[in-house]
Amino acid sequence: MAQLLKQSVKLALIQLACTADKSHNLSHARTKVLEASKTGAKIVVLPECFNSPYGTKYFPQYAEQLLPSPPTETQSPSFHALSRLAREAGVYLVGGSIPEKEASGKKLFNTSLTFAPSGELLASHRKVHLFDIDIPGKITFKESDVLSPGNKITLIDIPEYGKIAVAICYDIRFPELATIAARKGAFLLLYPGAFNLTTGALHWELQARARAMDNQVYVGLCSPARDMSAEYNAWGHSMVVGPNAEVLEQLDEKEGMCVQELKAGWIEEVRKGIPLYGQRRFDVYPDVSAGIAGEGR
Ligand SMILES: O=C(O)CCC(=O)C(=O)O
Repeated sequence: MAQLLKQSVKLALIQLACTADKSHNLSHARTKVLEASKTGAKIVVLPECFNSPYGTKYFPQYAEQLLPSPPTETQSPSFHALSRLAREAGVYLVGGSIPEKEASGKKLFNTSLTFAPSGELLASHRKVHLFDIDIPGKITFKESDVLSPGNKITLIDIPEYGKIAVAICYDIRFPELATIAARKGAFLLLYPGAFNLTTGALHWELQARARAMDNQVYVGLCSPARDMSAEYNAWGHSMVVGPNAEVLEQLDEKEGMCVQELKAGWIEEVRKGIPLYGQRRFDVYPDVSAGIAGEGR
């Protein structure tokens, strides 16, 4: 059987220190992505909402129009900055996420754009599961006050390496999405995400390792660095997990970068040892991936 990851590849997750200044965030991201590419990383990831503060009141103000694609530079400076940067760095760039506004201006989304080293847009993912939680005395957040959800699973075929899946933050809590992507052949699940001090401590690492363990694939979570002067305090702790649920690298809360080589053949080795893939009982329960098309754009 063909290997899911066709050749070993270096993955870089950039835990960026993000500010309220969009153009500063874009130029800072450029510096860090170029730094990542110098390590030999070929897939580079930025955090959720890397160029705006994270908060419902900020989304309308920072949102950019992405459709029809490609947008003009005025409609989306971030689209063009990321496309140019992927080309300049010569990497597949998963551009974290940015607030997106529909052309009509009525709907807003939390959207991740992935560019090829040519600068071409490969895929966009609109966060499918909106972050609406209420833990009394700890954290209340309601993305659905201003955002609309996306409605597809995003799988991206990278010719040299294989398929990756991109989803955003709260999406990780819904294992179906990960399982469907893995059953469609993804070797890597990437989640730009910004957990907080409450749920980060509880579930960030557990979610990453659980998705890797359930699906026997690589998982990468990329957070903004923590800023205690901001209204929303991100957990940080960006991490790369292997298909045995082993933590290959985890940052602390400060700005930094995880760079890890994902090894061709390792997923198959793990699956040979614990052969879940041939042991599923679709005569007892349904295959969640049946009939679902994962698509890029
Ligand atoms: O799931 C969580 O605990 C945090 C989710 C989140 O911060 C987000 O979706 O942006």
